[in-house]
Amino acid sequence: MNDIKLAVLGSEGVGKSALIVRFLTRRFIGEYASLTECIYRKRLTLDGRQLNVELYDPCSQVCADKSALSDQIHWGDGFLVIYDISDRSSFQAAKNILHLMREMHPGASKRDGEAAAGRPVVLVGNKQDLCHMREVDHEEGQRLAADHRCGFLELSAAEHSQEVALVFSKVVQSVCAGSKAKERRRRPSGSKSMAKLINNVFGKRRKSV
Ligand SMILES: Nc1nc2c(ncn2[C@@H]2O[C@H](COP(=O)(O)OP(=O)(O)OP(=O)(O)O)[C@@H](O)[C@H]2O)c(=O)[nH]1
Repeated sequence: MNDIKLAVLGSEGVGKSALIVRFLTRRFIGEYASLTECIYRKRLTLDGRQLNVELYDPCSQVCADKSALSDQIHWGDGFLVIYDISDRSSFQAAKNILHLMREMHPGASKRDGEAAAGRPVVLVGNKQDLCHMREVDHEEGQRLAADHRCGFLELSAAEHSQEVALVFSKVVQSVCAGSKAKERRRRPSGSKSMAKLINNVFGKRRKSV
């Protein structure tokens, strides 16, 4: 898989655009137009592979609308679900998004970091620089992520350029690893299929002797 779609979800003003722009340009830009949804594109080289990454940045209305949100969950190969540590209502919104992912794909949360139908999800508590105004404890974030078997970290789009790059790269890496594992599961290995063939031919004959 060389084309990877990442959706960045979360309620209004949690810093979705700030995180995406930080990842794309390494810069933090204070204000963004938020009335339109956007898809950004980036070429990435990961473990020697060229990847085309599409990043979906919804406008706030999309994240509030359940059917639009469902479309995004279908669309993405991997997800970052963002809340603002200084805004409890944004944490509740992140919870609702994770619940919806689980509702849409019940039984998918079997492997760590794969909450939505085997697709990687990381819960991100943004605006860590505002910890003096914190409304959501680190442990609450951790617990929610554990409940949904997704990754978790707190960071600040405003202050942590490296961490932001790392979390996006990690989701991309997990998507690649997941798609490789799926391919392996789909295609039986050469020796196994040869063994099956031999068994079909000779196994049956032996039975009739
Ligand atoms: N202090 C601080 N402010 C941040 C951080 N990240 C984003 N912001 C600010 O939070 C506000 C909202 O950021 P956006 O990136 O527009 O948030 P959004 O989630 O894309 O918002 P919508 O498009 O309305 O859904 C802006 O004023 C940003 O400057 C951060 O890490 N720390």
